[in-house]
Amino acid sequence: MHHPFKVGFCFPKFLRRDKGESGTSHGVSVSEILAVRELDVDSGTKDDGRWQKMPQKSTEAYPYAFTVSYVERAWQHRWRCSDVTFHCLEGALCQQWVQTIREQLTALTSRPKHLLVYINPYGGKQQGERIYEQKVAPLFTLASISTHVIVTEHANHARDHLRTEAELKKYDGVVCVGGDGMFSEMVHGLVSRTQRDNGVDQNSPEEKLVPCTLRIGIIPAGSTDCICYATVGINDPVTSALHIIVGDAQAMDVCSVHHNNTFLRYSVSLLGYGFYGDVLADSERKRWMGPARYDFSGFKTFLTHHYYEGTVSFLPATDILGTPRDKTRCRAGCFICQHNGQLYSEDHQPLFLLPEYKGGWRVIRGKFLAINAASMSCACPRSPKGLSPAAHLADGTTDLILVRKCSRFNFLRHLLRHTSKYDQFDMTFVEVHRVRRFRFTPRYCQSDSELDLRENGKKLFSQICRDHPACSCSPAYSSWNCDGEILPHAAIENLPVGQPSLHSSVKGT
Ligand SMILES: Nc1ncnc2c1ncn2[C@@H]1O[C@H](COP(=O)(O)OP(=O)(O)OP(=O)(O)O)[C@@H](O)[C@H]1O
Ligand SMILES: CCCCCCCCCCCCC/C=C/[C@@H](O)[C@H](CO)NC(C)=O
Ligand SMILES: [Ca+2]
Repeated sequence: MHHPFKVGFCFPKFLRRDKGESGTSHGVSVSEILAVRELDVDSGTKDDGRWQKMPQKSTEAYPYAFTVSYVERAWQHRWRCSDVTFHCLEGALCQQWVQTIREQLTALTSRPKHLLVYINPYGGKQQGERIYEQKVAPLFTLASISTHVIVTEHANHARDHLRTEAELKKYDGVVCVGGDGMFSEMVHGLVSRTQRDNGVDQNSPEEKLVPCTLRIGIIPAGSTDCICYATVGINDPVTSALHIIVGDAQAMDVCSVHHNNTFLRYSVSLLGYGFYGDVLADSERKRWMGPARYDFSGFKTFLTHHYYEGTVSFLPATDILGTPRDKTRCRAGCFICQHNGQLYSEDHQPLFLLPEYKGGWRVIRGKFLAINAASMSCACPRSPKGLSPAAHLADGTTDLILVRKCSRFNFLRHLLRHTSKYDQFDMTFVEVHRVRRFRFTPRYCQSDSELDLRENGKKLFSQICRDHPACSCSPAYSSWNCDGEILPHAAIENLPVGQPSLHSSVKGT
């Protein structure tokens, strides 16, 4: 686009060119400007593929010009980088515009200047490196962001590097190129390092976490990309890169998962036992299939139709606004997150966090096809509304969904409702509770030797079935799917840790 401009059309927040000879006007918010470059009109344009050659007539009338690259909103939450070129008569005036815009951009302190980037070359369709080089790196360069890029060499490489080696002071943020598993590695690396540096014991469920100062960006290149999709609204690498560049941030609830007062893992999206645990356990053996492994294992797990007996205890979140059946959806600047988040503020210690708090726990025993704890909607391309469409990103609560034993047909109806406008909770065998924390104990306790077997990857199915007096076809235990990782224990306690403001935020969401 080409627009002549005259002095006097600069508004506090907008660079604007009033209607002129070309008959067009253009407004760009400074907060959405990515870069500005002077255009060398005489020698033609610097043709880097995005700069356009000016028409001859316009060149004669306005020999000086500059190009502004800015964020343009496209379809379905997508963002794209667009250019607009402004022309003028005087070189000095042109330079003044460029300098002023650069000064305004420098004044935007929330924008990152130095980023540490981890690429998982094996996530999703194994396109992480290509996606970064072709779609993301050019945008970071355009926005004058310097990067240190590490292509991971093994699982937990990024986590361990962040936890022990990375010189975090040099960076304004860390970015992962991969899926939910890579994001989880970032969370574990950063949160663990911050707690260790501040002497916080992660094993203590009651201890408040110290906030991480660095934010995490995700460039989606995984199989589910649920964290990216649920926070940005789409899993699109360019969109995420642009959110990162403009310095967008979104706080997220982080839950910690414990077994016998020992810390197991953090969770930010789904903790699923039964169906989603079994899908993950089966799909891990089929990583070579790429994202299709989830469809294959999902179908297989659906056919097996296993249910699991156990006791779920939970502390309902009674002091908050909102319910899991709300029609409203959590968006950036969500009022409910702001309101409920204040309940966690420094000077307000919620009653339920006090060690002496005993009341309010509810206990449900039963046979469950699935126990899902969604700390956010868990929306993803397979289910654009997610496991719990009304869940909030940063309200300090989790939606606990209990799917009791039912027929295969009814379970299929429930699953299919995740992909349609119909309410997946409006079924007699499904209940959903917004909770502060919960515990699960399987009916049949696991011995240490059984756990050893599980950890060694040996199949317990037949042994457990023999030992399982109630049933000859369903195994006694499922696995917990914790943001796409298998937990080694079936008995767990889960609780949100710290205030939303304390949680690592996600840049690029
Ligand atoms: N270089 C590597 N080699 C092998 N595994 C790796 C490497 N780097 C990271 N990983 C591991 O790969 C696992 C999967 O990665 P990632 O989450 O990026 O993709 P995905 O599982 O396909 O996607 P999603 O989690 O969205 O379903 C993670 O648990 C991560 O720890
Ligand atoms: C037989 C038809 C079934 C259709 C069911 C569609 C429901 C899809 C809901 C998917 C929710 C995914 C939640 C996200 C979990 C991630 O943490 C994890 C790691 O990426 N992914 C999976 C698949 O476990
Ligand atoms: Ca939440």
